[in-house]
Amino acid sequence: MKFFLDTADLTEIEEAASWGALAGVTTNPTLYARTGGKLSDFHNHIKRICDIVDGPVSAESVAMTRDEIVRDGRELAAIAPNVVVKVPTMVEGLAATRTLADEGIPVNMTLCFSVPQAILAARAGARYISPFVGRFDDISDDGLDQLSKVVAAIGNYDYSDNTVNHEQVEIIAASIRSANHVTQAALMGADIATVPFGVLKKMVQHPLTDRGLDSFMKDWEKVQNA
Ligand SMILES: O=P(O)(O)OC[C@H]1O[C@](O)(CO)[C@@H](O)[C@@H]1O
Repeated sequence: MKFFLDTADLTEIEEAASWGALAGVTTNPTLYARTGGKLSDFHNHIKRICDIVDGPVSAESVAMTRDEIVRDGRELAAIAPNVVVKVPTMVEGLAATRTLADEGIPVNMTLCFSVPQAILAARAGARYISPFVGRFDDISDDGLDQLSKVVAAIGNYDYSDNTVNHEQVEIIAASIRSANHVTQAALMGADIATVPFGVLKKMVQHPLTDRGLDSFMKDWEKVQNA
């Protein structure tokens, strides 16, 4: 499994990248708004992220028609070679994804909540598909169960005949709220988990690691004083 950081915060991205395990970043309009950034600085901001991260950086189109999404997508893709255009899973989004994929521009289809949506995204040439986990939990449904269905259904077939460079479509477990979401996503075979920085920090922690470290340090002190 690969990890993407789900944020537009440059400090968090720099910190997570320095840990050596980061494979990419996903942003969305909400995450960019949270940085306090202006519309006029959006492309520069994505460029800064692309300079920090050696891997795919998803930047979302907020357009609603296929022509506008394609225009947006082309502009976003021109920012840096590692930009992936994020497109919502809807009719206009599917049509735009087909055009962008045919032009060699990788697309991450987002706001995916069902197996049929995921299959259509894969057929339209999406390079990544982002089924949401936490937002199902928010409405008292089981997000992990929904994710497992998408992972299984997409894994049953080969979609590489219609993706950019014939690369395999990858499933990004999105809307991740806990380290357990990551564990379960990895067990079911999701390719990538995109996690907020708070979850990434929790992933590295374990009380037994802390306790073990503490006793090693105390014993090492005894060695030094012997
Ligand atoms: O439900 P949340 O925590 O807002 O997460 C939304 C998800 O949508 C995305 O835009 C999907 O790629 C991710 O950035 C994020 O994981």
